[in-house]
Amino acid sequence: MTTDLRAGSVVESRKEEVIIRAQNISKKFCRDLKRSLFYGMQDIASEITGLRGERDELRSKEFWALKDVSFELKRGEALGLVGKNGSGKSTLLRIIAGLIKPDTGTIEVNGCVAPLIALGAGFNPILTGRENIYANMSVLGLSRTEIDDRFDEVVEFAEIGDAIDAPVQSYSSGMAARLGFASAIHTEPDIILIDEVLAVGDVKFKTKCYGKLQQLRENQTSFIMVSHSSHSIATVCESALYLRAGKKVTGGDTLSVLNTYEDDLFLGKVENTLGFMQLIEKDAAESMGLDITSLFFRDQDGNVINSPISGELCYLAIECLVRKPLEQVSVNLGIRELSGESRLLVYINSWDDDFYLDMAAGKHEIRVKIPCFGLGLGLYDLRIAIRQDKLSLLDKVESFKFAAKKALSQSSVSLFYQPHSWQVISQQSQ
Ligand SMILES: Nc1ncnc2c1ncn2[C@@H]1O[C@H](COP(=O)(O)OP(=O)(O)OP(=O)(O)O)[C@@H](O)[C@H]1O
Repeated sequence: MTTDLRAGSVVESRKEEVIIRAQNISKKFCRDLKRSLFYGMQDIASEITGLRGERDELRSKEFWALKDVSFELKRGEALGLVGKNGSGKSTLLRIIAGLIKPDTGTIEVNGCVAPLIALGAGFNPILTGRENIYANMSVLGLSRTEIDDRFDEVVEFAEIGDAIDAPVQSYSSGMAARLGFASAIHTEPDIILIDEVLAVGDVKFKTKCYGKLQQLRENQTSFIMVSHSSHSIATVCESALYLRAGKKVTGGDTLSVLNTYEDDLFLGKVENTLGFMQLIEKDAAESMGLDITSLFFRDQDGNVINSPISGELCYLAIECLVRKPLEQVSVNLGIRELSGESRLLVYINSWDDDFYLDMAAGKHEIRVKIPCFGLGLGLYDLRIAIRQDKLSLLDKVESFKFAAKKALSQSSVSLFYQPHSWQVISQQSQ
């Protein structure tokens, strides 16, 4: 009994152990290569002579890639780093990995770090996969016998088969990432730094990696993970840090950090320029008989809105000018995601619904009623075409960009809103 309690308290106290403590870290870079080399020499000289100059001031052409960033990571915790391109995420990881030094501030790392920072995680391209495993794992602190013992497991996890004896330069980026990931996790480090390396693997391998990460977490390994996929961050990390232009915007609970980040990303300054499209009036000679004049959304009360809200009723309004009476008019529209792979997410075709419009000459608003807008928070691109008799094109709009918002109560991480309701069915005891 006593022993159990002690073991429990040791685990508890290890959980509370701060494994990384970063205090007011700043790092500056210079965009001009010549100047950058000169500053580098200057810094080395002042370090050697002990006359270290003011490092918290910018010299000509320098900028802060990171400025006054502080955070703590406890043993067994996973922290997600989010921010737009160039916001300083990789710079922070490189500082934690000890690859570069901060200009100001302090960083304390209490454990062995496995950095999966670049694709191939520091592999030498002319060495084979086998040679690289030995080189890589010994840099991460394993003896030759320990590597011998784990070698087969690494190769099996990486699933690269015979390619293990081919030079790494002949590997695809996915293969290099697999081998990097496999060798890093088999060193059983205290902290793993993951910089988008999982983005290149295929779905099956990714799933396997997430499973392995979960297992390592149960064994108290800590992670810092950079990803542009909110979904990956939300799956792996319980806390997150949002960087903007090198500064910490917010940190803490993953979902609330992702909320702030995604609101900035998708609905920031562009909000008012999206969601309403007015088209230039056509000459009668160019017209095929129907001209789309504007596109926008309405809420359930008919008010014009810039952004449909995920999970709520809205109407897509298509204003058009009909120049002559038309029969058998059909509308089709597709919505693609603007970020990522630009996949077609929604396709609606009025003739699939067996719905055709007969329209008199004049101005009209065609409304597509969407009882529950299904797409999640994000930026989308809508393409629409109006035809007569299914075939002859009357008019089309190639790209109407809009942002979808989410209701306050919704989680930020889902791609779609699934309408649902809850029930409890009580079982009668026999
Ligand atoms: N060695 C360097 N010399 C000069 N500038 C650099 C250097 N390394 C990074 N930078 C700059 O510092 C800023 C932060 O870069 P960093 O790679 O940390 O951003 P990031 O958030 O990881 O971006 P991404 O999401 O695109 O990977 C960028 O403006 C980048 O151009």
